[in-house]
Amino acid sequence: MFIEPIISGEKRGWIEVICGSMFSGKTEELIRRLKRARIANLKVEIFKPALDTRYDETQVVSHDANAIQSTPIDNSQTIFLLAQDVDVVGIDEAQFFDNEITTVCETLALRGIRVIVAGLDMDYTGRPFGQMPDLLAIADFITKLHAICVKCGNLANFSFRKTAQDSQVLLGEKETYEPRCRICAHEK
Ligand SMILES: Nc1ncnc2c1ncn2[C@@H]1O[C@H](COP(=O)(O)OP(=O)(O)O)[C@@H](O)[C@H]1O
Ligand SMILES: Cc1cn([C@H]2C[C@H](O)[C@@H](COP(=O)(O)O)O2)c(=O)[nH]c1=O
Ligand SMILES: [Zn+2]
Repeated sequence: MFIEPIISGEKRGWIEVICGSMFSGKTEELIRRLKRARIANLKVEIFKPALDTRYDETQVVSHDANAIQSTPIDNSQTIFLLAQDVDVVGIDEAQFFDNEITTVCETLALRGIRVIVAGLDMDYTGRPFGQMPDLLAIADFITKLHAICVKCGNLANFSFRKTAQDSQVLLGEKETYEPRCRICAHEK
């Protein structure tokens, strides 16, 4: 389990990335860390891409219905406007953000902010998704989570698409995706 580093003296920022397949627990882990930051009386702001309206317009919601209030945004630079005087910034579904999200996270960390980013490391074809590889490269701390393969019960790190659509972005839940291990992801 991730334990928050205790850094005394000068306020220092850093970047944590939580990645993995769908249903691996990324959103639950993001919510857990953000709630603990609030318990520590830190000022927290949470952002998600406006396009992700699956469960709720404004809340970040896990597959198990854990939720936390967030601000949906279209452009990653908006975070600078809305995250002034904060201690912690949380970002969900980072794979959907524009290319500037990496620079935004880097700049926030340099300003002394703790940045916690959750996102899919791979798309349904197993290729790196959006800015996630760049975010992983600059992260101070990385947590890779696994779901359970629905075919064989082993650890799953692939998000298998059950439908024929081939666009990289296709919002969906269990009707469209299922977590699978490497071997089962390469079967039909
Ligand atoms: N095959 C599965 N493997 C693991 N968890 C699953 C699976 N199917 C459903 N879940 C549920 O999904 C929850 C994780 O949801 P969430 O945090 O939203 O994941 P993510 O953000 O990574 O998609 C788990 O706690 C579990 O209740
Ligand atoms: C694999 C894959 C997923 N998506 C979409 C499907 C969901 O709406 C989100 C992932 O949500 P989660 O919190 O990680 O469960 O991303 C996509 O658009 N393209 C893909 O290849
Ligand atoms: Zn499997």
